[in-house]
Amino acid sequence: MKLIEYPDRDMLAIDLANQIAGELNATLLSQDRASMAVPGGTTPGAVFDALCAAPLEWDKVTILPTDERCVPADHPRSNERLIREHLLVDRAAMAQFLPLRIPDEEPAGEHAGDYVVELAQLSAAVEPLLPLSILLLGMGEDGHVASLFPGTPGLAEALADDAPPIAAMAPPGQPERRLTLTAPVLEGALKKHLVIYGAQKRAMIERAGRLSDTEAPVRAVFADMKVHWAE
Ligand SMILES: O=C(O)[C@H](O)[C@@H](O)[C@H](O)[C@H](O)COP(=O)(O)O
Repeated sequence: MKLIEYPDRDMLAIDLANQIAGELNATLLSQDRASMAVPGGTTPGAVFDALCAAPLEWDKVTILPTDERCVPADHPRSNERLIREHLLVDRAAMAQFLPLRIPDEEPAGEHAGDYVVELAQLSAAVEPLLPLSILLLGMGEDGHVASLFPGTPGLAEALADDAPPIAAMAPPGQPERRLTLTAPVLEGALKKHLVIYGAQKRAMIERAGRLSDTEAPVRAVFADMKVHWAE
């Protein structure tokens, strides 16, 4: 993990967008396609606003959320909505998008509430995109990344090396269920960026080294990750 400090959030957003655009371009010099997972939440909007105008072959890029709240795609809390409004516009409107969605209705029968079939289908859709060319993450003050929250039932399974690409989680205290890319997908990304603002999140990054992965899931992606920080 390497921490990079920026004078302010605007400079961070522009600089990080340039770095990611450069990495996507470099990927497309040696590969036909590139894949990029991006977070929701309040932090990445300005990075998306800068990145969407980058001159690159966006039609060769597939974008997916790192995680999704189980709400309708036009809901204010939908990560898909944020990505569609701020990233899949301008030049980046040419990119492909893979939504993480499960039906609003719970499945019937033996697997009621488990979404076994839907999760397997989503995992199968994600697999051809791996390893991710680029991973952009946000982080909560509790050390969660994507929807890998401390204290969630099933967290250890989603952090395990043999986890399927997608897991459903019900993080305590969150208003809705979540879908998330699991640790091996995040960890395996070829370029990893974490963007955080403020003293609390920086303190968590510094403390995370002394915690376990289940206490601070961000640790699961520490290897070769660039942490971009501004006050
Ligand atoms: O949909 C989400 O909630 C995320 O992808 C999540 O992991 C987010 O990145 C952190 O919660 C930080 O959120 P903020 O940027 O809003 O602090």
